[in-house]
Amino acid sequence: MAFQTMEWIGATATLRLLDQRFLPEVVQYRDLATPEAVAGAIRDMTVRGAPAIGVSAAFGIAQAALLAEAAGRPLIPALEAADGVLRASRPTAVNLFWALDRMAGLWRAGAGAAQLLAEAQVMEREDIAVNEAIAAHALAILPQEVTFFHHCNTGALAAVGVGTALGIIRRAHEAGRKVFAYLDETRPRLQGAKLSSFELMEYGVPHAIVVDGASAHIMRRRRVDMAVVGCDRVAANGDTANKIGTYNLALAAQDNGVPFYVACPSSTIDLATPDGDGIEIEEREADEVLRIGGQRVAPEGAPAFNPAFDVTPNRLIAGLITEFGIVRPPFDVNLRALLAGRDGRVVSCGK
Ligand SMILES: CSC[C@H]1O[C@H](OP(=O)(O)O)[C@H](O)[C@@H]1O
Repeated sequence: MAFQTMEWIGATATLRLLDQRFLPEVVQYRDLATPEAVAGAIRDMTVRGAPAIGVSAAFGIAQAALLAEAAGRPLIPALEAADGVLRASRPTAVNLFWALDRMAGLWRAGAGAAQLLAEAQVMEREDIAVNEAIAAHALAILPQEVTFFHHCNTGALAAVGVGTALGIIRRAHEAGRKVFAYLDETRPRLQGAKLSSFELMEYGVPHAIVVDGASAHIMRRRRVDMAVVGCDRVAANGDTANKIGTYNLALAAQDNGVPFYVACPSSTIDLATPDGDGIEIEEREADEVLRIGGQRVAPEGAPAFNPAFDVTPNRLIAGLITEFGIVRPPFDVNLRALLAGRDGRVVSCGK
């Protein structure tokens, strides 16, 4: 059963999103007609994953312009309102702000709806190329037989293309490597158990779901060649924000001599944030911790604290796998060198 994370429906100027909140049991879509609805879908995690969030927001901006033009209303106030509501949807994934800044650069310069829609579609295509380039750079360092440890969901459900870290795992399998992946479940939203396994089942990639607390034991007792995760924001020194539990996994990997890699589209690199202490960590509703599948698992009235991300210090990271190549320490120097003069241009994935 094929699935598509997002699709622009030109006839109705709606953004069709796969509603990831009900996977894997139910594959259902939502057609969103306004930037406010797109912002709500980002906030409630209908769509999630740093790259997918950014592209969705770009389409939300295009929608604002289309609606204003159709109603004969001035563009700038409508776009400023849409930009504001989208920026407020989630705080940690820098791709959201990177995408909105890129769109704002156009509409503040007078771009109309057609140009804004075209730019959102360019970003959609770029993500596909970026994902393939990340996988290609990773493949160059992978052995013929490779066992991965993966956290959260970073595949096609988190992006427009094949995804980042899970895209590496998928493409390695499809390239003929003998691949096995341990997927931790990733409490509380279970992106690993629900979404990454859904994807790897679809692609036929051998894997096993494990509880979050099993990572150190597995890396100590069983073969794991590489831990690979996604990212939501990489600070200028290489400290990386990703789904809560990533830092724990990185510590377990270090303790067991397992190299820890971050699949990192350049749109996720935030040179304006010097280090991980400057990254805002989203705190979500306590109910996400207190309930599983709507069933309360904690005592009535019990409190919970639900940070949705954590920051992995750069000292635990072997490399950042970007579309331009693998960045190694010292990250502060090498990240700036990687981006110098590129102004975010995406590498082509052409033959
Ligand atoms: C392609 S990286 C996606 C990144 O986003 C996830 O967070 P969420 O599911 O809350 O959007 C997680 O941090 C992944 O690594």
